Amino acid sequence: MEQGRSQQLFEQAQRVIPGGVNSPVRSFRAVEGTPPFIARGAGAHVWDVDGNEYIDYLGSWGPLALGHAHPAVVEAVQRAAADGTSFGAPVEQEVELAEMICAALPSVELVRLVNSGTEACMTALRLARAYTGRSKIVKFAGNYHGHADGLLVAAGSGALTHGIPTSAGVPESYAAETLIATFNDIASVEGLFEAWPEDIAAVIVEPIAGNMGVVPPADGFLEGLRQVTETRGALLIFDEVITGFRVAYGGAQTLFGITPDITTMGKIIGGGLPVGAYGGRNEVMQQVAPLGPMYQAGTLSGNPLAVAAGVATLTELQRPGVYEQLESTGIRLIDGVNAAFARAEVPSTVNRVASMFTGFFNAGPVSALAEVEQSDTAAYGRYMHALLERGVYIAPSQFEAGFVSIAHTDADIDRTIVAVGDALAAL
Ligand SMILES: Cc1ncc(COP(=O)(O)O)c(CN[C@@H](CN)CCC(=O)O)c1O
Repeated sequence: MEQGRSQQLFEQAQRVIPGGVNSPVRSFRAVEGTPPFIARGAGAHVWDVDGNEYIDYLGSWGPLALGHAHPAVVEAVQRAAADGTSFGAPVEQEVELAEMICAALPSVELVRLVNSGTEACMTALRLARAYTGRSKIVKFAGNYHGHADGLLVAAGSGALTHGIPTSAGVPESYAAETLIATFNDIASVEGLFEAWPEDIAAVIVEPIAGNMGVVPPADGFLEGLRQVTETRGALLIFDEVITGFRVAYGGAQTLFGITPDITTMGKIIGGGLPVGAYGGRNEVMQQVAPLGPMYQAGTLSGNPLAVAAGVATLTELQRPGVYEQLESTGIRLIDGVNAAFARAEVPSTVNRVASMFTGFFNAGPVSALAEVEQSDTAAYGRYMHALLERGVYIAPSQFEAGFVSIAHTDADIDRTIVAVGDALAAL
């Protein structure tokens, strides 16, 4: 596969950017090789600077439920840009996006827009601590909630991929406020509340784990979290940065019928531009400045271009049949992938919820981080490159989610399934 221009750009990038990338997982360090530098995208396809075309299952790590360069999104951003890019003052589009989010999520009566999922999750912790007056937070090993200090403890995603689940530079005093539980093990959470009965401000969870690869919640797990937090006077934070508007228009909380106290969002609500958000019921959100004593701010929060992209995206996702299409595309893909792995007699487990999925090089089941960590990541890396050479782009890490969009056609899926069979034969 021709990669001359990508290699040249990667060398140039590494002279001025750490690892040559602005987010570690893009570096391909976990799977070796040179990351293709992408020139453009359209629908379900991207082209790199060497002219190689790929069917894209990264979708920018989740924001692109509509695919690349959807006309409604491009037009909304172009129109907004023509009137100015930022004012540092309220604009109408911010109200529209906030109203759409509150209408989609009954648990969210007030929502604050920020610039990333990290900001949303970082602030959600501060809000929970302000509301409860407590200092400890419970998170799950392998869950990733962005790179705020207190959350880079036993983190998933790129931290897990690069073997630094607890980052250097996080003072022990910060890390000590973060208690680690085991995803899908409610007893591990109850044990922490036994040990810290009056100290835990909140439990934060990816309701469907995406950052250890996709691992769905076990039956009763989310209900158990809701119950134990209510009983113990702690808040339940659903980190729906991936799952929000992904697995259903109302996110995982409507899919599973659980009402969290705070929800964090990102990715899809910005349609590929930088938007994050945190929200919850009035009583909790009254803490947020300028209403209350918990401070959070941002020069570009609610940026007109970003919220225009978000409004255009959610508008398209409201169209009848969208989520049924995402579901049927996900089923077609995974049925084909499973059949290809079975024909090749390669042990694998594919976990899928709606249009998010991960194929593990692992005989399975894969329902806990300890099982995820048994996966053959070297085989995954070879598979990922074999697919790339056959025009299919999947996550350059075993510990990430893949996505289909409304732009993925049956022809794309069928071509992908052929490429999977050929890639497995070449391993
Ligand atoms: C559940 C969840 N919560 C929070 C975040 C942080 O969002 P950002 O700050 O990257 O916008 C993320 C970010 N996801 C990763 C990939 N799984 C972003 C990709 C990257 O780090 O480059 C997330 O998945």
